[in-house]
Amino acid sequence: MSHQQEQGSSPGGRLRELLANGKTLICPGVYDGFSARMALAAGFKCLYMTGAGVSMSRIGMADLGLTTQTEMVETAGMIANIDPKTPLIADADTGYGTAINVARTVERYITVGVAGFHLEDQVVTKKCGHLKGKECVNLGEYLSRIKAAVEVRKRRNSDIVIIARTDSLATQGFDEALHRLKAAVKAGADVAFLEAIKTEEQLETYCAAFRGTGVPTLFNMVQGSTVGLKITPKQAEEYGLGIVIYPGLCLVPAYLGITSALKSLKDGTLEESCEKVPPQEIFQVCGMNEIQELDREVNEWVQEFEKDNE
Ligand SMILES: C[C@](O)(C(=O)O)[C@H](CC(=O)O)C(=O)O
Repeated sequence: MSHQQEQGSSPGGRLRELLANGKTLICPGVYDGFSARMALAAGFKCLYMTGAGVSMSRIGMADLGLTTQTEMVETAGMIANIDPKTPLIADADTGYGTAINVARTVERYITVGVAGFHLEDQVVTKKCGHLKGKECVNLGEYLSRIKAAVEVRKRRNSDIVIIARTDSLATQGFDEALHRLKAAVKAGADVAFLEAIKTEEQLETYCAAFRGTGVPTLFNMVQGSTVGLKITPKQAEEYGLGIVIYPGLCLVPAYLGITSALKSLKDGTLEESCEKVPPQEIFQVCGMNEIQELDREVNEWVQEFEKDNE
């Protein structure tokens, strides 16, 4: 009997198809299996794995460059494979070292089924792009990271989407940031990501610089940011942005909801809203029916087999 492989394009190919349709791709930030399951249940076509979220949920630490390549790859692989048809864009931070570390990160992201990732020019001891006091590497070092990613993609015959992020707007100014993104595209990056845009004028100049070039632009919508510009999904469409990521979309409600439930219990009461959700409901969001169905089928098959071979 032949083993039938799942048909369809690669994760990178599916992301490329979504980008080619010209509409802004809206990607909610997820950081663990549960938030990813909820985003999939809500019907999103593409997910974004926020490094800040992984840092906080997986190691309980702020977004200060503390997560390791291993932790990021494991989390990305788990999320990407919950529903392999839905592409995952994963944060790759600085690539976790020099060009050769970047190469290994990209190789591992390809292996675990990540569709696209962003790579930035902050120093390895990086921090969230919306915090003060960032530092960036020089252009040459940044390009060595991008080029390493491009080389691995080529050698692995992969179509993973490489998103070049620059944080240099905060350190070297707007012109240098745009210059870096253009250089990264020349090195082979597919998408431009200008981090922590402050004004509508900057956003328009950034979008105009890539309009008509076939290079989609990414906007990072950090809700609650005290640094960055905020835009609506409708505005994103009008600017012609290729991708908008929402890193805090699940994190902040989790923070607020959990903190509130904890406070209630501390005060000796129970939050009423928790009564509205039976355990079955959240288990179903997390694949309970499918896995039980598989279990049933396996058991039926074994029973049939045993009967036939008595
Ligand atoms: C996009 C980002 O890299 C992330 O980890 O999601 C962060 C978001 C955040 O910290 O809120 C960023 O540096 O902007």
